[in-house]
Amino acid sequence: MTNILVTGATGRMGQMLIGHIVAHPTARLTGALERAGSPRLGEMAGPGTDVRITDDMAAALHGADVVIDFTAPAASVALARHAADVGVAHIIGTTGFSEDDLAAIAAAGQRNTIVRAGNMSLGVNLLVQLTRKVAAALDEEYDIEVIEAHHRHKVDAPSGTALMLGEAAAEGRGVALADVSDRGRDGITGARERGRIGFAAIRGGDIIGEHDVLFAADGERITLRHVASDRAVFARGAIRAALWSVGKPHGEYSMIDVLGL
Ligand SMILES: NC(=O)C1=CN([C@@H]2O[C@H](COP(=O)(O)OP(=O)(O)OC[C@H]3O[C@@H](n4cnc5c(N)ncnc54)[C@H](OP(=O)(O)O)[C@@H]3O)[C@@H](O)[C@H]2O)C=CC1
Ligand SMILES: O=C(O)C1=N[C@H](C(=O)O)C[C@H](O)C1
Repeated sequence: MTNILVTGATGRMGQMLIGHIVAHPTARLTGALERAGSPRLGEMAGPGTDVRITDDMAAALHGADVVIDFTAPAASVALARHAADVGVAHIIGTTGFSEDDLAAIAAAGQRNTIVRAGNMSLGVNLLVQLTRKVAAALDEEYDIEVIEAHHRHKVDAPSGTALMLGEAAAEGRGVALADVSDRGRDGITGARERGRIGFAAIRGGDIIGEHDVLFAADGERITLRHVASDRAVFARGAIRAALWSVGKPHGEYSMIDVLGL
């Protein structure tokens, strides 16, 4: 059995994860962490478990092999340090990190096993690999645009997935994404520059997560698309990463490593 702590336990992903862990044959829910001041502290974490929601991070980490974390950037960075201190592997699904946040997580990954991915689904990670290949096969006659759509509650843009897809496209082209990225156009922008990778974000309703990578040239367009219609795809991926991480050498891994893609 792998002992799993879920942080962000009352969130959309936290609740999805708890349901899947409770039903899993080789995973055991040992803790459910929330931020201090959460009105849900002390409540049961979900149906089928007697684990209660706590804000005591040290106690929650004790007894866990791995913590799964879909929260917010500041919370994930703080937890990366604590989890490394006590040797609990850390699965990070949170998105919206700054460069400084990513550096702090990378530092924690030198003394802990971390899996971090802006999208834990099998489908998106396959799409990442396809995007790299298609971008490598096409020249700059093909303009690359990444278009994503999410629910009205999402706080970061572009999505973590869109950035993964943009990185893959840039790698395929042999360029650095930071040098070619166009984020959000408004007003008199001028004509599109060749070689740029554009991002566009839609927010509305209850859209779970949709991503298109468009390769647009004169006379033809190719679209690679992923649609998530159930958050279960992210939860299944995160639990797979958690089981995979136990006993792995220290380092920061991705879902491409976990899935062997
Ligand atoms: N990688 C992937 O596959 C996926 C990534 N995500 C990402 O996961 C993150 C969470 O998404 P989602 O579940 O929809 O968001 P929610 O807002 O529903 O959940 C976030 C949870 O984290 C809690 N939280 C905030 N700060 C802390 C803290 N310091 N300690 C413990 N818990 C904390 C929030 O509590 P409170 O509400 O009380 O503030 C809330 O319960 C986002 O960054 C999202 O982009 C989402 C889906 C898939
Ligand atoms: O916030 C979400 O909901 C999601 N976030 C991730 C992202 O930023 O890409 C993954 C998924 O699309 C859902």
